[in-house]
Amino acid sequence: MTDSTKIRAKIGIIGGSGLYQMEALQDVQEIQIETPFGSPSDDLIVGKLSGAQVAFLARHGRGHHLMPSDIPFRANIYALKQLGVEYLISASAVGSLKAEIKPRDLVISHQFIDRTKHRLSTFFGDGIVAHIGFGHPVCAQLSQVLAEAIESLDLPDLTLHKQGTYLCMEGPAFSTQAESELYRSWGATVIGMTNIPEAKLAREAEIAYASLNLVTDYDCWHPDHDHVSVEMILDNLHHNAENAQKVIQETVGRLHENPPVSEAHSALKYAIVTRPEFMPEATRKKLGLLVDKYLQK
Ligand SMILES: CSC[C@H]1O[C@H](OP(=O)(O)O)[C@H](O)[C@@H]1O
Ligand SMILES: Nc1ncnc2[nH]cnc12
Repeated sequence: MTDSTKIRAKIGIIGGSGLYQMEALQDVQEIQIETPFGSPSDDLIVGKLSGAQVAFLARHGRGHHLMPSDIPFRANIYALKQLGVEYLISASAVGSLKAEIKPRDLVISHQFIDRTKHRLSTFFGDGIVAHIGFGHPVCAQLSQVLAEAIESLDLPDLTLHKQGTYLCMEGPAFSTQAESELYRSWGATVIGMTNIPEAKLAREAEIAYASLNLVTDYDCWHPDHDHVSVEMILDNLHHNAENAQKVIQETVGRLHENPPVSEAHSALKYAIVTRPEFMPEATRKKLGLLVDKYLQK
């Protein structure tokens, strides 16, 4: 284990189901980080990838022991912020809600619908109030870098959908057929259980966020396909794992060479409502990493 205080990484990667490590990472250090919001899902793995210093975190833990509702999303994002992460690539397995989006395709989601019920999706409260803008919930520039990286790789048999609406459900049970049809009628593209808290917290932490979705199934609405199961998801992820690693590696290289300007990096500028003299000292201290830059004269 390494002392975390000196280690920095500008690019973060969160790996979801089936993506528990980055194989090409070099000079790897495993870091145990504590945050004011508790411990993250696992140790952070920091190392060099495509010339950049990156921090990798397995969202469910490396042994996949955390259910979506039990993932410490606040600690995860705060820990990445503590390391200096400014760009975050989040990889997730998703079900498809549209016929033309097939298992093993990739989707870069640009919108979300929140159907979660038991998640803590804000750092604020305890006397400090902030309302971030979330109309465009991902960073368009980072998503563009991701799309260009995928296209440049020209991977055989890989179809990319550059936009999509990710419906985030609570889980852990998969949807009923009636729910799946309802989400289709809402125009949702893919379904998963993890991206909403992450995207909101990343925005509050002024980290640019992009959502890379690996399609694994047709959920339970498609008349010609079996209903989703963990076996089906893992089988398709297994086939896509190599592509996912290559895509992330290429994206990191491009980000390192040419880090884009992102509105996410100033998301809190006009979001904090509480007057500084009314802020409880303990909360201000807890949120210092996020708010201090806007409170100091
Ligand atoms: C293992 S099947 C369901 C599980 O897979 C997805 O995880 P992630 O978003 O972390 O890739 C989905 O959201 C569920 O958590
Ligand atoms: N059909 C589905 N529903 C929810 N999360 C998923 N992750 C992968 N496939 C899924």
